[in-house]
Amino acid sequence: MSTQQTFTLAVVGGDGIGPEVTVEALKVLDAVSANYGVTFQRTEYDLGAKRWHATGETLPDAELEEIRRHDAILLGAVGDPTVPSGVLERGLLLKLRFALDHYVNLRPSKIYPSVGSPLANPGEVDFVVVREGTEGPYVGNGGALRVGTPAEIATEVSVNTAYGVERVVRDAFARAQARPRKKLTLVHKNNVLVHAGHLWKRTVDAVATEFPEITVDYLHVDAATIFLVTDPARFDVIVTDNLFGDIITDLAAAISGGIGLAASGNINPDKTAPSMFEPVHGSAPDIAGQQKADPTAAILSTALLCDHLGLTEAAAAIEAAVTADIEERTGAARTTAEIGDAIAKRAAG
Ligand SMILES: NC(=O)C1=CN([C@@H]2O[C@H](COP(=O)(O)OP(=O)(O)OC[C@H]3O[C@@H](n4cnc5c(N)ncnc54)[C@H](O)[C@@H]3O)[C@@H](O)[C@H]2O)C=CC1
Ligand SMILES: CC(C)CC(=O)C(=O)O
Ligand SMILES: [Mg+2]
Repeated sequence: MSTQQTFTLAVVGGDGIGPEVTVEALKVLDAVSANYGVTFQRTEYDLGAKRWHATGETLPDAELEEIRRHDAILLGAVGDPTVPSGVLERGLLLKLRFALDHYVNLRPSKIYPSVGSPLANPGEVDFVVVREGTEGPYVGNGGALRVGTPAEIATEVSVNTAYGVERVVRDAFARAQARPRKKLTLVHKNNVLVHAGHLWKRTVDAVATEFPEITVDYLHVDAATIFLVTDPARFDVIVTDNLFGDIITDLAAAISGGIGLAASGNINPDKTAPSMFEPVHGSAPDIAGQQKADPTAAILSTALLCDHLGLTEAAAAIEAAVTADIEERTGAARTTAEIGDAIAKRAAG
């Protein structure tokens, strides 16, 4: 039992199933933290589609600065069909990731014992994708000319800086070094995207000289999607850019138990701002408000949150509660709250 500790937590439930799964994640976090002498002082932020419709605001700077003063952030999901695509994703979610310098988007994938995979024989799947979180094609560097005409031209230019690539590659090597298999795979498309791709490859090759124990591999992203399905056990740490990382982590989720289990952390490794934890999935408008969402991804995101704050025992307790719950899943439908209650009960011990 550790000594009493208090952390401040900013909570952004967001849109669709975001608030539903966040409630369950907080249930579990509360159940576990009580056992480890930890208190999370929570502040909820009303951000997302409802707020945008009411005020036109996505994330006002004053609220961003308030959020910045917390120890960590828990986010549900952002995006709603009643809001033009991109407004909330860029104006709220990416604004948080960029402003808080979440340059490591950490997305672990493993197949839990007894969980179903669509793959016949997936083998031992336990890898982590280190996705760059602040650069690439997501920075908004582009525009459109002659919109709506047959002569329209749209650009979305990927930005990759030596500084940005090196820091995320270093983080990925350090993570590989701390794992038993000590393997790092760079995923890119340097046979076509020669400017960005060569910067990534040169950076990996240079940093590799400082990590002689790490086996380094390279895959073009298209081939990586093949191996994620045919031989996912070959992966240990994958480092990749913002767009490729976004895409391959949905695939990684699909092969390892489904999107409802995939957790993530938007990490600021330098701790100059709070890190943010969220499920990999989006707001799932097709099932929102129906208690059909699996809250496990949000719950596992709180394990990543605890780990980041140094609460390793609490993180392990959440993981253990989830593993036990998954092992007993029979396939019978449970509501979002029923899953949250069951995991919280186990987590409370
Ligand atoms: N981090 C975020 O906040 C993200 C936001 N989005 C936004 O979410 C909205 C919907 O995007 P989609 O492309 O449909 O992706 P999505 O991840 O929301 O949904 C894809 C499919 O997975 C299912 N699904 C997702 N989470 C689930 C869960 N916990 N349990 C059971 N089923 C689940 C959905 O029902 C849907 O059929 C869009 O506005 C998009 O921009 C998308 C991805 C990430
Ligand atoms: C809406 C996107 C920016 C978020 C996303 O799909 C992701 O981070 O996986
Ligand atoms: Mg995504």
